[in-house]
Amino acid sequence: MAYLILRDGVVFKGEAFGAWPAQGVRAGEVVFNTSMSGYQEMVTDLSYAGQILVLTQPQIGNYGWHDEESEAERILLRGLVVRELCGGEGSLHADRSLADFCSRRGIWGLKGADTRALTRHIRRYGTLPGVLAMRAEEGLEYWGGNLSGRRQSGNCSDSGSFSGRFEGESTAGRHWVYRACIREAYEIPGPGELLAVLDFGAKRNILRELSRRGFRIKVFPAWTEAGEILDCHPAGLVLTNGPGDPGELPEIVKNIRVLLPRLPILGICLGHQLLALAAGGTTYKLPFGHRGANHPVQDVRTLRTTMTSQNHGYAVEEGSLKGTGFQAVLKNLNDGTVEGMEHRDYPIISVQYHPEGAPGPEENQAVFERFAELLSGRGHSPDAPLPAVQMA
Ligand SMILES: NC(=O)CC[C@H](N)C(=O)O
Repeated sequence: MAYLILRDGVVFKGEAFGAWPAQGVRAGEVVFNTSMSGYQEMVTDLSYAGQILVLTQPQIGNYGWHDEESEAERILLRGLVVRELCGGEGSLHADRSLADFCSRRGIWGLKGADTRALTRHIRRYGTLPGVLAMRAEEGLEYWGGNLSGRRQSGNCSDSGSFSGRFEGESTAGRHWVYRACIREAYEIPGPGELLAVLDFGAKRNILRELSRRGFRIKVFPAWTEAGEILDCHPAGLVLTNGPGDPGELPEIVKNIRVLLPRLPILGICLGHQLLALAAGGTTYKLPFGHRGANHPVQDVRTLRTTMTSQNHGYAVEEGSLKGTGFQAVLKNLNDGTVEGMEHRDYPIISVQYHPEGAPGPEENQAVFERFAELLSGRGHSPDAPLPAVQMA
């Protein structure tokens, strides 16, 4: 037996798979994803750094593991909770099984857990931290021993320390982004114009989508200064997805603020949130996030709706965009939250969802097409004045 003990004292039991040590506990923010497929892409998506991921699809592992389909090399997921773990024997071309990958790469897995009850619990009370442990008592001890009467109700405010920062750390600069991103800049050759990508823990599929359109790409670590990026004279900039709370990245926000008036920009997920912050807007934590592959998003101008792949726990506060030059042009039809922005004066667009999401839906490729159009319509303008934005 192995256990997931939520911070409110609720215990879920199952069996261990993957890379458990003989003893000890491992903590993370517990989140759920409702996608029917794509477990490999989720396990390797660095936006889940520091989190324990619960998959609602009841059979996981059935098509095996295909090494070249991972979204990143580094693995920062804390744990994986599934109902039924399947071996993937039926997949002829698989390189290995999901369980094998978890064992090799340090992921603590829990199988046979009641993922439906767990998901309903998170939906009801909000995202909260939990620990994986072989002995339930060890987990309860981690949360301070006697937990009776400590059950929380719908309050997720103090789970932020697990999503934004390294476990046990609270100093600035120890944000998960700095662990998730690449260490040194590198280039991906291509016949077309140069694009700069600021990497916060990028999914490979974002780079693939850009490469597919012919761009030459230079990928920079999250801490790269604006001047270094501008010195390369890129035609545009892409801000990637990444883990944690966007509100805990003031240095990066300051840097993006310098780049705002100077380059065409595409922001994806964390990149979108950081653009809003750089322009003077605010972000907030959602009760239990959006993680799944069928989130309906509507363009408020055309009323056109598409299905999108999503993985985020924070969102841009729509009211805070007043006076920033950004307009919320896309909305989530489930809860009305901001799903995309466009800037009034600058060639900048952003989406909260994943247009590159693989496995699909594939109907949001227009985001990349629109960005390519913006690049051809307006180029690099290094001498543009700084915008008059009010910083919070
Ligand atoms: N996929 C992402 O980029 C996630 C962004 C951010 N970490 C959030 O949870 O909202």
